[in-house]
Amino acid sequence: MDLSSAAGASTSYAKAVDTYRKAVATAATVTAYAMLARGVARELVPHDLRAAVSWTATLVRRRLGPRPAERRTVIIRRIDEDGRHDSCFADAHAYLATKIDPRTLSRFRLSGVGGGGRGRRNALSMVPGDSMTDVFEGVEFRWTSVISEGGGKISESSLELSFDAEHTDMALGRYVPFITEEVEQARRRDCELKIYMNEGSSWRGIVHHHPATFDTLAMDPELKQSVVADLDRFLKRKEYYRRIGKAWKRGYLLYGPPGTGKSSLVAAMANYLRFNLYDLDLSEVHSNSALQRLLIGMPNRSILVVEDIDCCFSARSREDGKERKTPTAALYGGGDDGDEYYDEDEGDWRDDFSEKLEQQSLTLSGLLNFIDGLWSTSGEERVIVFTTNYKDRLDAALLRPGRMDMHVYMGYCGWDAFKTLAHNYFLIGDHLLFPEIQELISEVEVTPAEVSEMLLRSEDVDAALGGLVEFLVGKKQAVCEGK
Ligand SMILES: Nc1ncnc2c1ncn2[C@@H]1O[C@H](COP(=O)(O)OP(=O)(O)OP(=O)(O)O)[C@@H](O)[C@H]1O
Repeated sequence: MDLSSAAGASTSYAKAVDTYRKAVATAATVTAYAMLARGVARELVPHDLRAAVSWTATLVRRRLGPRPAERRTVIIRRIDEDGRHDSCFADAHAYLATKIDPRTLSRFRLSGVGGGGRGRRNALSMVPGDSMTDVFEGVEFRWTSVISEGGGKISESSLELSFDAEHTDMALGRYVPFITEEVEQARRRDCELKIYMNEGSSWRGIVHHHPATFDTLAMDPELKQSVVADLDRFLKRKEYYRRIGKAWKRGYLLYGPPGTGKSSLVAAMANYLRFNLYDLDLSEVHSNSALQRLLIGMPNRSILVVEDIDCCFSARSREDGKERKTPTAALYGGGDDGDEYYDEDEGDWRDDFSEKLEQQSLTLSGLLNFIDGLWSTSGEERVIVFTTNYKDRLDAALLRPGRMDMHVYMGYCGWDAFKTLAHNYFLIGDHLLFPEIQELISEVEVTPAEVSEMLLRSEDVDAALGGLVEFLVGKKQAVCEGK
């Protein structure tokens, strides 16, 4: 041990003890004086004078110190004046259920909401008399659950929302609408989607449980991303569409060979947007007026789908012309003995009767005009999807710029698309056979539907991928042999 440093340490220790002793003595003296002064003041200064001094001090403190902020309170009643359930209350109640932190409240209510079946779930809410704080854009909003005796025996429950007066505009202009939107979105997420099909001039709906999502969809990643971004932009642009005076709707043309996922993409869009699907079978629609009735019967936030649009009009007209020729010919003044001629464009024999029938019946221009005209102004947030296997067969009117906002090519299975499918079916990101499959997929045209079918054949990943390799090799050989 170093003695000189030990001696130094003991000297500084003695100094510190001395300083401490002095400080304690000084503090004791000051406290004693303060108590003495207080006692003397109490004895000598009259009570009224002391009260006046204390009142003046409080006043000065209030004037000079930070003032407590002025508050505003909004009362939201469960039942309105007409005895109806108030939707603001329902929204606020549902919103607060998502905000309650059971760790911060000593008691809370637990109740079942959403009726029976799949929609039923449990929700937390405040017990009357309790409060909680929610923070929105950095501002605190205080919620209190209140129950009060109404005029009669029935007690009234309400929620009180209080905040600093300076945030009144924000509370009413942004916070309350934000709550409504949040709750609306949650309801949409929870509710079951439906797919409607046309029967005569009305729609019949069934629950739609298609599992396709953008995550499970096998397609070029960049294209997928651009479709999702387009849908997001569309959803956010209500004000924009209003400002530029355009109907709030968006059209997509999906084209590509059979089995490349056009229907799956439609289902993924419906699941993503939480919009119901309206699958329009044009072979069931016999006139423009019936079509108009159907389209007008579609609510907002829905997707209109017309599959194989290339087949709908020309083929239908020809079939109708043949089928109805004899029984209805008289009605139109035509008949079996009408002048027939060969139409090069249609590639079929036609007569005056078929021309007249087309004028009366459903036409592509009728559909397009109605979609762009009256229909588009009678609703909002609607998506129209046309699908086709043969884009080159489509009427020029449909391909005109501005008609369908986005043309999406659903092509043969590429490497990224294959990896999505492999992950969907086997939750794998790699495998010994992947390099071979990658090479084969770049050489042959195989649809995602074909790949899916091969992967479904076995639950054993090695067997399924082995089967796919065989299938791809077989396809390659067939191509080489010119089959
Ligand atoms: N891109 C894809 N991603 C995921 N699965 C797909 C894809 N394409 C096809 N499939 C699978 O193949 C089945 C048939 O595909 P889908 O009906 O979506 O193709 P399509 O292009 O609409 O065909 P069609 O033109 O014959 O109507 C789907 O149910 C799905 O299992």
